Amino acid sequence: MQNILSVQSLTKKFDDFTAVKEISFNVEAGSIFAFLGPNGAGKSTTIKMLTTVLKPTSGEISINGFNALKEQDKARASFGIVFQDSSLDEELTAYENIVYHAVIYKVPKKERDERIRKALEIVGLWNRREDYVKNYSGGMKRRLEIARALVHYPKILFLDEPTVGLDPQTRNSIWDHIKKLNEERNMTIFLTTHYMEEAEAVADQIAIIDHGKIIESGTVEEIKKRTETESLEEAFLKLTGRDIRDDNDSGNKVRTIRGMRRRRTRH
Ligand SMILES: Nc1ncnc2c1ncn2[C@@H]1O[C@H](COP(=O)(O)OP(=O)(O)OP(=O)(O)O)[C@@H](O)[C@H]1O
Repeated sequence: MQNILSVQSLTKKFDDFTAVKEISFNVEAGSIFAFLGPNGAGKSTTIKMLTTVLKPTSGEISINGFNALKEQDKARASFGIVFQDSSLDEELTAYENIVYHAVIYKVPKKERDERIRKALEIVGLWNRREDYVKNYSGGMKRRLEIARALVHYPKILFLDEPTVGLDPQTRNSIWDHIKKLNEERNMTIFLTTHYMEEAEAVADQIAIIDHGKIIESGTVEEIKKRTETESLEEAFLKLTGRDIRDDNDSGNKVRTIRGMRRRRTRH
């Protein structure tokens, strides 16, 4: 199988701190690749480098055959991105939000309507195209962001925590749409998530990152076999010494304690 994304010795330093350390991996065209790791492991820094938002300190990235560091425009035309934080305009309709994106990506005017219709149909929002985004639910907004990322016909879609903050039923619906995109359009998907059971259910290949390094990669079966565990969650725990959910919880606790301290000092 052909690799649509190839990463070699990718490193990012922030002053003396190395957030991503010489990571290398390949993503096959048409596959779903999940990038997993605890908070602060380096997932967002990596996805920002892959999508040309952040300049690597060293290393190579090839996307759809283009050097992402030297042929940025061509590399950018090859992918769509959905970041964690919504960047939709709430005061516009769903349709208007996508038109805006299509113009930025120079989608030919005569093709625009047809492409927007197809993108909205695949996420089940065509009938709601005239609604204002401010009236959309969280799940609908995420689906709209996915549709928007498709309108310039990318070969690969980057999704940073696509289901974070959504209820379980809505998360399932988002995964259904992602799987449909992958199966029906042969779209390559690169995603980060901390929902282990969801990664286990959808991903063809997995890479686990901790402290900026890839500590394990392969199919779910390969990882379970090598770590002698029964689930990805168990494998993750064994490899990192941490439960990904505990990690998030402890993050919340730290924030709460800090918030209390701040309140106390004010008095
Ligand atoms: N601009 C920056 N300057 C300094 N340090 C940074 C910067 N961006 C990220 N870091 C640090 O790099 C490390 C990796 O951060 P990153 O956001 O990539 O982690 P992550 O795996 O995406 O975590 P999360 O799930 O919390 O988003 C963290 O220790 C973070 O504090």
